[in-house]
Amino acid sequence: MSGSEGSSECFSGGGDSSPLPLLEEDRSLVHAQDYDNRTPLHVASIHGWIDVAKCLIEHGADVNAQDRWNNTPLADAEGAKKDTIIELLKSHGGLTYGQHGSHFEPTPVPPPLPNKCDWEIDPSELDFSNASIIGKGSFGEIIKASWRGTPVAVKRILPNLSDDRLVIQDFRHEVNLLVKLRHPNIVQFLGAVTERKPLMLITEYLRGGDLHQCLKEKGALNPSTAINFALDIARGMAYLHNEPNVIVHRDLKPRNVLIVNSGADHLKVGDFGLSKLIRVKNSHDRYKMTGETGSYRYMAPEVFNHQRYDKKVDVFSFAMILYEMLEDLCFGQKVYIPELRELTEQCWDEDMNRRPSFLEILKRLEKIKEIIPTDHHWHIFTG
Ligand SMILES: Nc1ncnc2c1ncn2[C@@H]1O[C@H](COP(=O)(O)OP(=O)(O)OP(=O)(O)O)[C@@H](O)[C@H]1O
Repeated sequence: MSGSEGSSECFSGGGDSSPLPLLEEDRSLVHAQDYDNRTPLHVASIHGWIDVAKCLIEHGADVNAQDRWNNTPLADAEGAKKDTIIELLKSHGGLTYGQHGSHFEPTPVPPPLPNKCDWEIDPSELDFSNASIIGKGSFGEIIKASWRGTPVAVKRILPNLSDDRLVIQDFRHEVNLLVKLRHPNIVQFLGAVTERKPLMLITEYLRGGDLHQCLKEKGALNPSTAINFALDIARGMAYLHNEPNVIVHRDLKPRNVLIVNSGADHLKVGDFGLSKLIRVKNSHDRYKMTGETGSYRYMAPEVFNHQRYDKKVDVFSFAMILYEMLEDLCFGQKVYIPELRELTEQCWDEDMNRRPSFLEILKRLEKIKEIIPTDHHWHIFTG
């Protein structure tokens, strides 16, 4: 989590707490933004915290700051029907949506508003009669079930993570974003149950199991499968990391990479955006909660050390997955592909600024794919 994101969390602790002591300590916090470009004033506006909003405006907050969806604080306040905040923001020149140059124009596609939840799934449409538990994660169980006749994976959120009104509001906001994502290499979100307990997230169900199981069962992958897998993950991650998305996964690991079906060598990245969903309550305990030491293996040092971090954390995790898939091919005694080894080592560079972006990784993997021999000719590189 970036430092600025942490600071907006300071404001989201509750409506009564004044940000004044924090602002006195560091006045620049008033301009803090999380990776969705949301400012403290956005947070205060959506929750209707009038005193906090007043204090932020007095300290120079940008009334028309726009988040990733071009929502201004006023758009948030209107969506959440916070009348006093609406008045306050308007009296300080607040506008509803994106500004282009000096004049105001509505954006062609309305940004998601918290009260527009067309992805809400009625739990009675979920059929658990032939359900089976397919996994357990730190957020709860994953159940294979059926939704309107389609096999789906249902993530049932643990009750203690969803008993807070603010957590649920953030959860809705995030689901609103996740359902709009669409890419062949990311697991498709279908909707969520947020109006009743337990909270549930519904995604497409993938038959092929996860990459962790696959590596455990098959052992080393052949070179072309390994490169294709790496390309699939990098494509999914490039989509998440680049405009207009800019989503940091933060928990990329082989268990979160799913295989489309047992015959196909097509992968999709899943479980993204979720660590953010419950960060409000569990910002520091996120990784302690998993109780699974395996997660640490993929975690960038800056996360582990609770330092400021950005999307390059995912590049580090990607390197660890690459290493696991390619260990014998580039790091073993017998076979050696210098380009792949170099790429992997750059991706896990201790200095996050030296790690390549996923777009660059993609380019380099494509080139490597061209130069590696087909499986048939692979033996010439061995021995
Ligand atoms: N959409 C899906 N289709 C098929 N299987 C899935 C799906 N989602 C998850 N699974 C299975 O359930 C397992 C656990 O999923 P989940 O992502 O919640 O847990 P995790 O990643 O191991 O833990 P954490 O949530 O702590 O990161 C996965 O490793 C995978 O095998």
